[in-house]
Amino acid sequence: MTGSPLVVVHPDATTLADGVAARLLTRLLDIQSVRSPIHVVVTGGTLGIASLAAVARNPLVSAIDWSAVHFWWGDERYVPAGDPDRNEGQARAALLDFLVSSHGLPPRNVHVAPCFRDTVGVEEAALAYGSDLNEFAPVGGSLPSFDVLMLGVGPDAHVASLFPGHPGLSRTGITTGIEDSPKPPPLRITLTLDAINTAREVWLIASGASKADAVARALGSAPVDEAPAGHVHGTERTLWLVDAASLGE
Ligand SMILES: O=C(O)[C@H](O)[C@@H](O)[C@H](O)[C@H](O)COP(=O)(O)O
Repeated sequence: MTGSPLVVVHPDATTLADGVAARLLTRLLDIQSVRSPIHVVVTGGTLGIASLAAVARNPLVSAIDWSAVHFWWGDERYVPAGDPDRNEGQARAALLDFLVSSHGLPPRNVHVAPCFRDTVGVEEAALAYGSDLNEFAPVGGSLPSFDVLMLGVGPDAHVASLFPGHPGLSRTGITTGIEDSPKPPPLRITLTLDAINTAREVWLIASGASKADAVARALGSAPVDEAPAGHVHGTERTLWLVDAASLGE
């Protein structure tokens, strides 16, 4: 990582979601002026989805060449296709369907993790998602070059599906299956910490007083087993995009 994380405070959750959206669109424009394609990793969770909905509302949405943008997920709930808990479905409803129908995002650029099938275990499904990621890796690499990787932060300081004190935290490789997630649903597929930390920019987003302890622990250098959120970082930049309440203000 280059330097300490930058903490950007917004007054409330709505402004924060709009700020994340504006920042993402501006970042995509900046990148598209120098390189292509772009790989963006989106997150589930309330604020993650609210931020995607804010992208759809932002007039800059029409300035991006969406045909050259790829979407991935940092984690996915391993539930059947169409289950309302699936991060994919929520992201499609908030933004991705609109980008496909009105802004030229090719459906093939939306790279989902597998849906639950009772013949496929969660670890096998996680490996299949890892293979998809691998196909978009530059020569010699194992993952796409993630330009922006967004992560919600849980009240226990988890990110993606990497929970405090959970064995998933120390797994190596690109992806792993989680069988007993403390946050429902229990079965999940997640990028590993190592995989997250290959991203150029990691953006952690948090809002509300219920996140204040988690944010304080993560920014206060608590060990990884207590605050996984404090142990993710971009190779170029790490941003904490938060509202005042999540800083205890
Ligand atoms: O699929 C998920 O559940 C997530 O990706 C998870 O890591 C989420 O981002 C955080 O738990 C924050 O979620 P909230 O914003 O809803 O608190």
